[in-house]
Amino acid sequence: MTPVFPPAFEARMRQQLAGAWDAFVAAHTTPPPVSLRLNPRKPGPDQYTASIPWCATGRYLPERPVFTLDPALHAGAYYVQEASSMFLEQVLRQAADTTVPLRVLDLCAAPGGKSTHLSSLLSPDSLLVSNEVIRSRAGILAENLQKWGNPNSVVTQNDPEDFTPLQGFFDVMVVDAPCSGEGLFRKDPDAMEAWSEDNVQLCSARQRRILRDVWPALKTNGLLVYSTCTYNRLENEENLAWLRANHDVEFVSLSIPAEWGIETIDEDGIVAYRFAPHRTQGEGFFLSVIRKRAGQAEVSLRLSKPVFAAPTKKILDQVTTWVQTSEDKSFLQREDLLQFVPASQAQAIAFLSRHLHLVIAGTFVATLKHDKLIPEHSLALSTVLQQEAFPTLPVSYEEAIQYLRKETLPGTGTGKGFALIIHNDLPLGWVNQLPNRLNNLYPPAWRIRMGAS
Ligand SMILES: C[S@@+](CC[C@H](N)C(=O)[O-])C[C@H]1O[C@@H](n2cnc3c(N)ncnc32)[C@H](O)[C@@H]1O
Repeated sequence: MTPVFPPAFEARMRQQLAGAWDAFVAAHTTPPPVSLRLNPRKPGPDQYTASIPWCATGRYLPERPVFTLDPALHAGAYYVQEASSMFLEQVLRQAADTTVPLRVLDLCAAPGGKSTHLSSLLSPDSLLVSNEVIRSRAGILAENLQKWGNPNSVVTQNDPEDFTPLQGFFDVMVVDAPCSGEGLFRKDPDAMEAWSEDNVQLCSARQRRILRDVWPALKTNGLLVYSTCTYNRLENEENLAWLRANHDVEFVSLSIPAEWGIETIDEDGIVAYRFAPHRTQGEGFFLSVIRKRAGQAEVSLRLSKPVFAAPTKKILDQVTTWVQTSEDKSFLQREDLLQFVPASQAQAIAFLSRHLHLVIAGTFVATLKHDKLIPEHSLALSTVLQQEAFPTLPVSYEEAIQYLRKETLPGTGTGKGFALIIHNDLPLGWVNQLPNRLNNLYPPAWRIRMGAS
């Protein structure tokens, strides 16, 4: 069905797209493509062969399955993500050196599409700070990053202005800004309902505030990736022009094969990339890469007293056997919670915990309860889990769904204590084995609530 666009949007887009308006409208009468991104560190579904050209792990699906009833989704084997957004990979591959440890900020990160992608593209000794200002959305972000399983990330819940004092801390910052969502009209009819010229103005002003607040946190020569899923100039080109007028910046060009169908914008040195549904198999998206040329002072990471306690030797001896990694291990203890972080980033994480509200940091490994270590759910899903340290219980598809619904499973009659539930080689979480049943330890807030279909 041909959509009825808001008249002011239509008038502007007819002008902006010139002869391509009819093709743009026609693309809105076709269903949005379904796509996902595989987790390179977990065994995942391998039946999808249609690749997304700008993302090595991106796949198109012939139709939309019921993702909620797929245990592999809950195990973090893939992330359901719109294809155009996966273009972020080209920025990291072409404009950054991902072989060295980088400190990367994803400022507007929930629900976690770009963050899960970034955490896979960065080296294991890098640090990804994934931030979301809205509390409930920060919870979803933390859930998705724990499922993805890489220990090189922390989740924070802060306003962009809280990053202003972190001068020169980050090598790369991604601002995937809240926007008017014109590029999502095909996928999300609510975005069209909510659209107005006033809202475009409001979004543009908010984006400038966000950029102004976070800019000092970028290092000299660091990269800012600015993206939106909208088409209008106020939120895109004009914000970039504003940034250039106020700061010493250089726009970075990426090399893009013509057959990808991505439009390159170059307006007097302001370079950006635009995706539109009549040109690419994806939704509307806008992205620009900006290098900071101005000299930027850097904040000192030194702290007057330690933030985290070092675990006792007895505890360390045990948790070390639960984690396997080629990187140096570092365990931090915050009250009763033991966390694993890459050793190279331990000081940076301690520093951040003084300035920001940390929701999660690295992999939560265990909670200390009356001298006993209780494994954390985040460890079950982590890519550093040492599976051999625990008994494992492989389950069928039906049992996996029962487990993910947090239902009680029948006992095995033999085992005792904590065990990992595994489906198709993917750990799903913990149970406590009792004589006649398995006590289901799946986090209540994460359980599948959808009825069987
Ligand atoms: C486009 S979405 C981010 C999508 C995410 N990057 C991904 O790929 O999954 C923008 C995010 O900005 C957050 N946001 C809203 N207002 C904000 C503000 N004033 N400052 C920073 N972030 C804001 C929204 O809650 C939302 O999660």
